[in-house]
Amino acid sequence: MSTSISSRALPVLVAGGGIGGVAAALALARQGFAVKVLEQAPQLGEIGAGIQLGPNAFAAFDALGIGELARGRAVYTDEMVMHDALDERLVGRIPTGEPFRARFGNPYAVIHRADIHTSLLEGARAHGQIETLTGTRIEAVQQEGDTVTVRDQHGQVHVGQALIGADGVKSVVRQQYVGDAARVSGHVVYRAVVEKNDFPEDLRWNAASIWVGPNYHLVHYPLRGGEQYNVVVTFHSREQEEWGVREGSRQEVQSYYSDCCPRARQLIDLPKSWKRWATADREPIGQWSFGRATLLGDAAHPTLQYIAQGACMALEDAVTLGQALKHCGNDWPQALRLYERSRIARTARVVLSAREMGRIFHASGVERLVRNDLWKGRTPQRFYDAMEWLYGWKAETCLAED
Ligand SMILES: Cc1cc2nc3c(=O)[nH]c(=O)nc-3n(C[C@H](O)[C@H](O)[C@H](O)COP(=O)(O)OP(=O)(O)OC[C@H]3O[C@@H](n4cnc5c(N)ncnc54)[C@H](O)[C@@H]3O)c2cc1C
Ligand SMILES: NC(=O)C1=CN([C@@H]2O[C@H](COP(=O)(O)OP(=O)(O)OC[C@H]3O[C@@H](n4cnc5c(N)ncnc54)[C@H](O)[C@@H]3O)[C@@H](O)[C@H]2O)C=CC1
Ligand SMILES: O=C(O)c1cccc(O)c1
Repeated sequence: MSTSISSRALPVLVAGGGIGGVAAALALARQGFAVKVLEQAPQLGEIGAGIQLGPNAFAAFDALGIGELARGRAVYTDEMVMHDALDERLVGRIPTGEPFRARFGNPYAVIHRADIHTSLLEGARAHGQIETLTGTRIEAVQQEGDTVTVRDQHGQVHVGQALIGADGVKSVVRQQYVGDAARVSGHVVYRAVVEKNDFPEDLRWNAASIWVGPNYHLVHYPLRGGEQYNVVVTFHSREQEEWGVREGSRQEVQSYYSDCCPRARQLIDLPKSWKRWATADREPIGQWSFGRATLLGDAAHPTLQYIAQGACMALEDAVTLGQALKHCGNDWPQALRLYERSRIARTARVVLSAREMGRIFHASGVERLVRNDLWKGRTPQRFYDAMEWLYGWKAETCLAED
């Protein structure tokens, strides 16, 4: 073990208390480390929206010891279903019931973000070795010997034996060590959660549902036992976008969906308030560990949402980090190299596949016709085979081979 006595007494610093940061804190606590989570927001929490969880997320929850907590709060969908938003035609349907669960050993589910964040926090707090500081935005990182020091916006310093940069798409840790630019997609997302009684009866499907149209798509699925529905609409913006969130307007959303079929158009008339996100990803990079600092979650591999895997990847990252430390006897530089080696190609595949899936969703003209024929006559078995690389992830085999 290369960690000196003095450094070993220090906590591990985690920048960011989102899903990735809290999952990392839990993985580290399970490996015996004291952890200090530094979160810029005044409170720990998640935005009011849903999230889809593939079977790989449940494999990660189990490895983090919160499988039952997370399972209790999820809604188990019967299928993923895709319709053409112009003519309502069914494009693809993938059953996610019993045969899917049997194939991947875990379910497909949808859940409120706050519920998954709470489950992770409950798991983390049960370990009693996790300190969380809110209102603490890290601004600079310095490494010396086997310590890492970060300075926050108040000028206070926090010293740790290592730093996990889980500080999201606009990561300060990544900016300091990599310095690359985010790739603003020009796609804008509006999200809202709608009460069941306000949600159209003819769309109350127990499914991860998507309507795909020229330069836009719409997503909806149930949350919280079907008492609420998550609505997400995405379009290519006419404006020059910058990554970030602000209040939106119904008029803006409506202006992008004039050719959308009436059934799917109901979705954009529902929400009383809309929040508007301009999304971004980054080009995958071949190194994200630097001495005793590393990146995790969106800080390491921000991705567009089109295969619904960003948070799932952050959960896998956290498990893999814990396993790498165990494998390397808590030797930080060695463990961080193993961690990134185990994660880089897989997460890059997610980033690139999501871009490609976005293109397929948003196809127009003849490309739309090709898209609508892509999955004709596909058996569930063939879909499951195509999904194996993604949903077949297991904690037991998550480390790269030597
Ligand atoms: C529209 C949309 C739909 C999505 N749907 C899905 C889905 O269905 N399934 C899925 O798996 N994923 C989905 N994702 C992706 C998922 O939301 C993200 O990948 C995931 O939330 C990333 O978690 P994170 O903890 O890495 O980053 P974040 O959630 O961004 O958390 C970073 C945290 O760090 C804090 N922070 C930032 N800078 C600093 C700093 N300097 N100092 C201290 N704290 C800081 C922030 O306040 C924040 O709390 C979707 C994303 C979008 C945009
Ligand atoms: N949500 C829904 O209702 C439906 C979703 N699907 C999606 O389709 C997938 C299954 O379809 P397949 O064609 O068998 O899947 P696949 O994973 O083999 O590829 C999907 C498409 O994306 C392309 N692609 C994938 N990864 C890429 C990458 N990294 N770079 C460039 N191109 C890439 C493929 O060439 C293909 O055209 C499922 O995983 C599912 O996500 C399909 C039907 C319905
Ligand atoms: O919010 C989601 O779950 C989601 C998943 C895929 C595409 C999309 O636009 C949104």
